[in-house]
Amino acid sequence: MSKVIDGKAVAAAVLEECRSEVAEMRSNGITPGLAVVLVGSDPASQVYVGSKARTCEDLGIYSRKIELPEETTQEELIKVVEELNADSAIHGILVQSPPPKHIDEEAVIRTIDPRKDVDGFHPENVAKLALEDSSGFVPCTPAGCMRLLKEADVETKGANAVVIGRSMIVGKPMALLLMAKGSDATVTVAHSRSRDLPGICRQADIVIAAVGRPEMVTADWVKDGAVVIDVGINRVDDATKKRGYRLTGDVAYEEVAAKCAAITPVPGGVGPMTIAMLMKNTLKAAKQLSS
Ligand SMILES: Nc1nc(=O)c2c([nH]1)NC[C@@H]1CN(c3ccc(C(=O)N[C@@H](CCC(=O)O)C(=O)O)cc3)C=[N+]21
Repeated sequence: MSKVIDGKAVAAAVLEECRSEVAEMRSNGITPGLAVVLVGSDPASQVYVGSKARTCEDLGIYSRKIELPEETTQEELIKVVEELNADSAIHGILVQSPPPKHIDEEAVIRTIDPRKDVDGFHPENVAKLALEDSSGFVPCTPAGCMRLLKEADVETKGANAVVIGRSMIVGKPMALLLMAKGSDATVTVAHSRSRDLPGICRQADIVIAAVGRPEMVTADWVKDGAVVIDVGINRVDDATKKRGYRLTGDVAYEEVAAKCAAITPVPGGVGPMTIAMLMKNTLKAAKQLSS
């Protein structure tokens, strides 16, 4: 028997917190502003960017969508970022990942003003996370996963947490958050080169699947009663669907759900939380920049 952790509902609650904060800030003459920069026309990226802009508008956050052609050079992109750094109407800057291959993403991220880095990807914010300095920005997806664990009343203290995936966007910050004081989990970070991934995963009280491989985590990888957070958002061809694809996570949902204590679905799990935490970070940036 397992419990579905409803990310959409938790995200909606987070967004309502944001809505009242925005109203409060606006009554004090500050309208939070978020700029989302998209280079190229990857269809999945366009969906995410559109949904970020819509959420901003719904909450009363000023949003600016900057869509640049695939051929944009790194220098041109950096110039756009520098203009946003200097723009007082913009408190948060997000450059949609991944950019086209000819662009050095790290170099672009380093030019974002760390006080406006609502993704939490700038080295200064990465350092603050590692130092447990709460003045920085925590990457939105792992922050959303932590909030889901909290809302589902999952005890992290002393738990064995296995993070599958070591990306700078999810796996690594997720591990730091889980092991931080207050969360106090025992953390293992596994990845594609790990020996006996299924065996490592079976030790977990909490599994965070963030590898980007559709349905890789199967029931035999998961201990009875574990909590499973599925970060994967994979588009899999499906001719029976009108869009021609379906979304699936990194977890084989049905079989894992049958034996775990709680699980996040895809869609409707971590994805909506990522956007909700982005809004939270944007409000934090606006507050810090205006104080
Ligand atoms: N600089 C940067 N920051 C990001 O935060 C960032 C990024 N780049 N690049 C791509 C990933 C992916 N991402 C998602 C956000 C929301 C959903 C989401 O809302 N998903 C819905 C379904 C959406 C659909 O139907 O496709 C759900 O899971 O229920 C998914 C994925 C943010 N990302």
